[in-house]
Amino acid sequence: MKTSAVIDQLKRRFPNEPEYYQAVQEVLESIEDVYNEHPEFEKANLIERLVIPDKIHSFRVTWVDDKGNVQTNMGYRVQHNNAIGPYKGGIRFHASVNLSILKFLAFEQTFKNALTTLPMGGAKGGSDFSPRGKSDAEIMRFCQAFVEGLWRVIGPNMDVPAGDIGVGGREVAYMFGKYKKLTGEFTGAFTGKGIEFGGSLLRPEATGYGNVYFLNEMLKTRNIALKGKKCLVSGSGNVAQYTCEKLLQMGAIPVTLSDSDGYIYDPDGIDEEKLKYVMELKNIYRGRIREYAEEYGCKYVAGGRPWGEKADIALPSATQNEIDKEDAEKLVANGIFAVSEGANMPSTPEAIEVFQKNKILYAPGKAANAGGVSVSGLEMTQNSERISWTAEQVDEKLKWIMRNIHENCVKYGTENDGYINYVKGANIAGFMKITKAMMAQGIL
Ligand SMILES: NC(=O)C1=CN([C@@H]2O[C@H](COP(=O)(O)OP(=O)(O)OC[C@H]3O[C@@H](n4cnc5c(N)ncnc54)[C@H](OP(=O)(O)O)[C@@H]3O)[C@@H](O)[C@H]2O)C=CC1
Ligand SMILES: O=C(O)CCC(=O)C(=O)O
Repeated sequence: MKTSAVIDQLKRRFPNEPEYYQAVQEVLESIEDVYNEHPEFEKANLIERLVIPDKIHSFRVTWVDDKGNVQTNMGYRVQHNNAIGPYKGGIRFHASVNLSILKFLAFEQTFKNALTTLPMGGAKGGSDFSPRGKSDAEIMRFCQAFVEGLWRVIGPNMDVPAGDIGVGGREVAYMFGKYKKLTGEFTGAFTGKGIEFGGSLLRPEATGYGNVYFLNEMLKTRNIALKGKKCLVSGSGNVAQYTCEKLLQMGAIPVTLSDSDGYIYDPDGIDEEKLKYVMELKNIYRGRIREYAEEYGCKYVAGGRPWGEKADIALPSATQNEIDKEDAEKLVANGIFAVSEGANMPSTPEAIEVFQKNKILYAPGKAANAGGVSVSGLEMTQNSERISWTAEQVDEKLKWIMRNIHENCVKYGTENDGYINYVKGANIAGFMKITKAMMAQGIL
């Protein structure tokens, strides 16, 4: 297998899907040597079967806005691979959603889920619907219409969606309600549900908390304490909020947050009280991060990203490709020594090269942000057993899973000079598990 040849072929067969090629290329470059040691993989055409999704569902979503206008959006579910468990992954509602983005996310999810130690395959779905500025009633009608297109291809043993950008507890609840009505069954067909109807404690917190647990494991390899370190966080949604919360609990100092309009820099640190303000602003009033700067009198940079500010650690938690080569160079020049990704694929390949050349502790999203889907997996277990674990029980399991992912990255990613290449480690560890399962199950 030669990565460049596989990518050329994908470009011919599936034109105009740059994010998908980017995600596939990163993985194939990591696994090329290991793969080529196994002629039986090539004989089974494993690579094509691993990179091309099992199934892609697409459907029109028709809904009525508050003015009575009939609107349409596109809905999708990319079911990438179910070799190790039912398809599993979030739903994204954002104007930018297209098949390239969902195929990259579903591919990444397959590897991420393999790292969690839990039996989950990989999938991702979503719509080009933008929740921005929509009323609660419009969100509900959209979610219900979306599930009308989706419900036949999901289920607790088939495919279990959850949240992602633009989809939080409110949207999952509306989708779950509609699914329940259409099927007449109360099953764990979604995760990220409310606590009152089968959700797991700590699922909202899990991605951000898990990322900080992973970061802490990375820091331990260099005997660095998290306490007192200044952190650049991007985004201001679910992942960013709970990343800040855990950083504060562990004595670190988050100094930035952002949204798609710009970023704030608070040199005094975003403390518990200010974080509470952000949570209300974003989760209840659905406001803009600019309002934080107005409230606390700090710097706001319209249209900017926080990567030029001075700090010790960066935790990108907004979206894909939000750190390019120039941003990475600024981060390194400013003395950043660790980057732990809460978002999926937030660093471009050129940015990753800068981090690795400079021996930065760099964790790719598929390892560092796996805490979210891990607690989703724990929610599935609780639903199957019809029990609920305490927050302490879930947190213990989350910590154990993040430590285990870190150990696997060290095992497969440590280079001759001792540098831990977490990209290589995560990709090879995930690949080994999925491949074993695919080979055992025959040609499908
Ligand atoms: N939720 C989860 O459990 C998990 C999420 N992730 C990943 O974490 C990231 C954040 O997700 P989550 O916090 O759940 O989503 P939210 O919708 O809660 O928050 C997303 C945040 O990112 C900002 N953002 C979105 N798109 C862009 C863009 N194109 N440019 C700049 N800022 C943008 C949003 O700003 P605005 O409000 O202006 O749109 C918002 O602040 C995503 O990459 C997601 O895939 C990974 C693992 C699990
Ligand atoms: O909880 C889940 O199923 C999916 C979370 C997610 O979308 C992700 O890990 O990127």
